[in-house]
Amino acid sequence: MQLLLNKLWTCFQNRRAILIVGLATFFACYGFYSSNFCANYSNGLDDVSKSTADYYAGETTEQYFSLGPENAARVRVSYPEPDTLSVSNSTENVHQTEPKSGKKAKRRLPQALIIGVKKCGTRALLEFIRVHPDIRAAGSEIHFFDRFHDRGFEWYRLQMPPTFEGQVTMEKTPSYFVTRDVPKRVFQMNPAIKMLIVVRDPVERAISDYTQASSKKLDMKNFEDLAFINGSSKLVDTTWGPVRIGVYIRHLERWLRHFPLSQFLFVSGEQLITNPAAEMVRVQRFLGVKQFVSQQHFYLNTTKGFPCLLKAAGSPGPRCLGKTKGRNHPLIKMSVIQLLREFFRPFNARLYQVTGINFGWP
Ligand SMILES: Nc1ncnc2c1ncn2[C@@H]1O[C@H](COP(=O)(O)OS(=O)(=O)O)[C@@H](OP(=O)(O)O)[C@H]1O
Repeated sequence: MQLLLNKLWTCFQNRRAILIVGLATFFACYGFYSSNFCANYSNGLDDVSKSTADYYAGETTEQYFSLGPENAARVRVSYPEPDTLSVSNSTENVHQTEPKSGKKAKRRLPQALIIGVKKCGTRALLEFIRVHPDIRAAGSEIHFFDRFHDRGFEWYRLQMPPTFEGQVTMEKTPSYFVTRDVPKRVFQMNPAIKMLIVVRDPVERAISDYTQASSKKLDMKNFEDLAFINGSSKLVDTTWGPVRIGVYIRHLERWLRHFPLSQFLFVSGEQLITNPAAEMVRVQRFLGVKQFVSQQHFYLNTTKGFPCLLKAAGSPGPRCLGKTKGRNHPLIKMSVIQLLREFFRPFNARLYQVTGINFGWP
């Protein structure tokens, strides 16, 4: 009996030891696994939330999105209505995109840039393309190549949102197009970079530029006093920013000394308003990403008179660009407009010739 009891006790002790070892092993493995998992997961989240913050922070003085198209009158033209169409819910928002490979997101130098042109629709283009799950873009204008070049590429890289492998990193700073040293600096960073240039009737662009400037400076002279040398003369002041920027071909020629034409995509600012989906087909093809942003992402806000997004990156619902985009322009005398048209015509013709695109400006 004593012997039997001893055997039972030994057996119980062995089993207990096995149980303890088993439990200890289980908890050790679980702890190791979960701590690694949590670390990876929270790194991912940090990156994503940082990038979402980037999207809102650091933007210039302009608020470029406004909520509230819900109450706007809407018409059906070629745009869908927000409440009758839903956007595919697959990888709708790039901020939610998960790494397919399980790899972590990291910040990379941009592979594509929107280099201009100021007041031609660059913000609209950026906001439309960043709906794409394979595109990530810095929300604010970074001004690396024109203002902060001395901070170095590492600084520039850190301004970019984190991306997973296969996603395209983008940035838009419209002043790049007209700043002398920028083409060679961009070339030094990446000779194979893709560049998008939004262009618009240069007369409209000049008025838009003037409208923005006069909204910041109340005692600004009249448009015609600034557009012509000595005010009333018929001599166009080509040194005045709103005119100078619109001589697109001059700026483009500087870029073409460093890059072949095939590395640029010219986006029509007019088309971006009247048929954004068609322009986005061209943009996505040029960037080498799948066709994702389409007609169903847009609706026309008739109050604003511009297309808005049914769902923008980082936003739960429909969004239009802010009130600094699509402003009312001052009335400019027809004679002034005619003179400017005549001035720009030969430069526009040369641009059509070089790019092979007739933008149809009057
Ligand atoms: N969807 C949509 N909503 C609002 N505005 C739109 C849109 N698409 C293009 N545009 C035109 O964009 C013009 C502003 O151009 P940019 O974004 O390049 O301006 S900026 O250089 O960044 O200041 C802006 O110029 P203004 O009309 O003079 O304000 C618009 O005509």
